[in-house]
Amino acid sequence: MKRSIKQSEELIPRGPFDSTLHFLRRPYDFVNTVCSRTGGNMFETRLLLRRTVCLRGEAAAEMFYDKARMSRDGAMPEPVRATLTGKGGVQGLDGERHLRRKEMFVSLLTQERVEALGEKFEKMWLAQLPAWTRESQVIFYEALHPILAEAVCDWAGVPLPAEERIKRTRDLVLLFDRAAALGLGHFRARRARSRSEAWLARVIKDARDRRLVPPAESALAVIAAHRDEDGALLSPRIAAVELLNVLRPTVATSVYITLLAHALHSFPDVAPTPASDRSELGRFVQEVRRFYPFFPAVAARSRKDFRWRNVRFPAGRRFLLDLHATNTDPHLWNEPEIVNPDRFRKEDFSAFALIPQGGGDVSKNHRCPGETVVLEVMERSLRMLLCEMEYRLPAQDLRIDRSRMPALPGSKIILEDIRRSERSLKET
Ligand code: HEM
Repeated sequence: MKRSIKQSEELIPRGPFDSTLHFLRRPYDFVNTVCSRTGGNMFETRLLLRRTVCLRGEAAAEMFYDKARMSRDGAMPEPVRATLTGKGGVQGLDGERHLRRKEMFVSLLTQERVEALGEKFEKMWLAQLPAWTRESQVIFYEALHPILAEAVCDWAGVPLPAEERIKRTRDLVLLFDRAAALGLGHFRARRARSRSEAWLARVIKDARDRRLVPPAESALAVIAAHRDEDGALLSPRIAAVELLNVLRPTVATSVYITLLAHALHSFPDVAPTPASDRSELGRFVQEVRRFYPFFPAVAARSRKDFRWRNVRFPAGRRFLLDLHATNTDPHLWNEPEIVNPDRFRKEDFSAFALIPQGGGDVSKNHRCPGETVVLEVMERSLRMLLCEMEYRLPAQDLRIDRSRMPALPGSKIILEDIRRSERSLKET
């Protein structure tokens, strides 16, 4: 028996001994680079010295999301949990505990509530537009942060007093923008998490003690009242982690909106126009989510020995599924390197093919519950850029920096000569 395990383990090609630095330098290209050297869609290496099987592709994604095989408990590396996701939240839960916590997120994000968030976001963008028209230049990525932070806090029932707006927004941005930075940047993200959790733990206590009465359907009210399967309320710190799981990624949608503006400028032949209908806008949004890198990979740990593709894996092995490599896998996508929104005229993609926000079934597995929010906010942003404002992109660095996580154009999209569009002024 032992012999067969050894033999089958030898079927996995070995990558470099420890790939932490290689991964951090080229997070979106690392798995593809090693796979093209070793052949196939799977290899083993070490990340932060821990043995890790790296995977890409639809079949690998399906295997990765099999809950009988995989656990999430402690799977993400500590630096990610200390900044981006926090500790004790839904991302690291398994089984019944995960399902119950996940249900809470899904219940917060009904179609009606998602539209309400989209409306707030659009209103705040329009309110900000006159200030942009007075600036000689606006760095679009940075200008989106206060709009998204104010919209999502208001929607979630979280008070954001004027004197705290700048620092709370800056901390929310540090959590996703500097989580993967090396040195001081990463340290700043850790500090931002401590401050943000302390702030929101106080807000949770205020809601429980009725010093604050948020609307019943708001994220704050629902998370403050949530009970795990043992009947206990979440501790204020864990409730704060879950509230941050709503606020932080909504502000992170600024990355996708910046990439939308990049795509509009870079691929005019396939970009929608002010006359485009909703389904055309939707296809462009999907293609941007497929084509551009954002969240590089997700991690899990095998809960038992199992065999897959003739390879036997031991319990406790870490697995890393490359999301971007799957979204651009030539076995799945025709000419994946070409921006072609029309590929989304076909509607029967499996739940493991387009996975920029994870794969599988959202209510049963760890797939992101915020996809509807992202689609809503991106579609509205596209309409704003096409129909509500006019602007120019001056000469700037438009190259996507793939060594950065999240990847962004070098200049983060500089806009000039911003004006309210004539057409929209006539309509109002
Ligand atoms: C900004 C764009 C976003 C990206 C790229 C993104 C990406 C992801 C990814 C890759 C995962 C992990 C999936 C897995 O572990 O299998 C995830 C999980 C999650 N996301 Fe998002 N997300 C985004 C926006 C949002 C929004 C707007 C929300 C909430 C309003 C949200 C809430 C969550 C939560 C709560 C989880 C944990 C789910 C679980 O473990 O069951 N995300 N997201």
